[in-house]
Formats: sequence, structure tokens, C-alpha cells
Amino acid sequence: METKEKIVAGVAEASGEVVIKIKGLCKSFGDNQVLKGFNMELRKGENLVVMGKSGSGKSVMIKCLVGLMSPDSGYVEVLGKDINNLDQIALDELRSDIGFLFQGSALYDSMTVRENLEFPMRRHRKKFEGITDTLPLVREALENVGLAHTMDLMPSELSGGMKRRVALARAIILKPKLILYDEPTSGLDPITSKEIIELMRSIQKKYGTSALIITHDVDCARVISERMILLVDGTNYAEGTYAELVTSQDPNVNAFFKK
Ligand SMILES: Nc1ncnc2c1ncn2[C@@H]1O[C@H](COP(=O)(O)OP(=O)(O)OP(=O)(O)O)[C@@H](O)[C@H]1O
Repeated sequence: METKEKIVAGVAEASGEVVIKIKGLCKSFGDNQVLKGFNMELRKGENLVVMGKSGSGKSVMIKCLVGLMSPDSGYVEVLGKDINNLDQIALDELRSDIGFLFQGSALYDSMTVRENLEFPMRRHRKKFEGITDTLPLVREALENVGLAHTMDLMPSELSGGMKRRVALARAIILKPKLILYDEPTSGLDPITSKEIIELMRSIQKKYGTSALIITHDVDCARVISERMILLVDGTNYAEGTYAELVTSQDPNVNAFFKK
């Protein structure tokens, strides 16, 4: 018997342009049905947090979102484009409007901070056509995260928190319309996590970017999210604001908020 409670508790109808639309997303690996009809909508300027326990399919969902994995069925639209009907060139162009912040920062160890930031600019040359001097853009991105003085340092000379900030600067150098954050605070101490969350907020304010944030960090979700989706058993188990979900009587929802 279906016992799951769907909570779509009084979420204020977000208005404006839809930046991500996922409908009925299904993905299996052999007998392992990971996503079983997942739905999601992210609106312009919104911060949406998706929480799900380890192995629940968050990374699979992100991979389907950026065309790194094909769904078995379902519709995925990003910035108005149907992902499953794009050729490689169109997909690359779309990705130039998306910033990524991966778990663990993922900086290139053999490159300086500046070279790390220039890397996505080289990859998406078309977006930067006519720009011969990359320095002002690198400086601006680093200033946004308070690290302009680290431009010529190597990643090994940075602390974990600094690396995460540089990774954030690299995510915003493309002036993306959308940022995908995968566990942005993982492995950081509480104070550094707070700094990263504050930077995420200030970037959203400054550039009006929309953000999809995958996190286990309840404090991060509380501070950053306008809306949350709890992914359980391959589908949207619960959806609402932090305040709505944290006071839910559903034990499966409560489990997410226990520290
Ligand atoms: N390429 C693949 N081939 C086979 N199985 C896969 C593949 N990618 C993911 N899976 C399976 O899909 C399930 C969901 O994995 P996924 O990485 O999306 O979880 P997650 O929610 O991101 O977990 P975590 O929070 O630990 O990062 C897991 O059971 C995983 O083994």
C-alpha cells in the first residue's frame, strides 16, 4: 500500500521564468531503479535545495540535467532547451550558461588560480569572443569571493575553504544564468561553511542567478533555500519551504533534519 505522504505545504506559487523543468524523470541501472518519476521546477532567481540520502540519485539527476547521462524516460528542460534533443554544439553552448561547483572543489592542481579560472573561458571561447584580456574578468570573479590576492598561487598553497571559494569564482566567471552546487559545504568547518553560504547568497543577489543546491547540510538548506525538495525512493517525497518541512510530523521528513 502507498503510505507516502506528499507534502506540498502551502508553497507560495513562484512566479516568473522557469529555468529548469524536470517531468517524470526515470533512470535505472539494471534492476536498480534510481529515479522513478522525479519532478522539479526551478524559477529564475530562486535557490532550490534538493536533499536525499546517499545513493538516492541526486548526482544521477544532475547528470541528466546537464546531458551527461540520458534518462530512460521523462522530460528535462534547462534554460528553455529540451536537453535530450540537443546536439553536442548546442549542449556545449547551453553549458556555458551553467556554473558548477562540485564536491571537493575540483581545482586543477598543476594550474595557478588564474589558470584555473581561465580554463572555462577557453572551453567556452564563443561566449568570450572579442575579449583578449582575461585579467579583469579573473580579478572580478576573485574579488567576489575576497581572494584577488591569490591569483598567482597554486591550489596546494590554499586552505580548503580558500579552494572552495576559488572554485566558486570559477563557477561564476562565465556569468552563468544557473549555478549547480553539489554539496557546496562538504568537508568544511562550520565557520567556513557559513562563509561559503554567505558568498552563494551575495552572488545570487549581485547577478540574479538561479541555483540548484544538492546538500546534506541542514544549516546550509535553512539559510540558502527558498524551497526544498526531499528526494526519497526515486521521487519527490516532500516539497516546501524549510520552515514547513522542519515542522512536519512525517518521520521520514523529520529524519532529514535530525543532527
Ligand atoms: N553509471 C552508473 N552505473 C550504474 N549505477 C550507477 C551509475 N551512476 C549511479 N549509479 C547508481 O545510482 C544510484 C544513485 O547514485 P547517485 O550517485 O546519484 O547518488 P547520490 O544521491 O548522489 O549519492 P551521494 O549523496 O552519496 O553522492 C546508486 O545506487 C549508484 O550506484
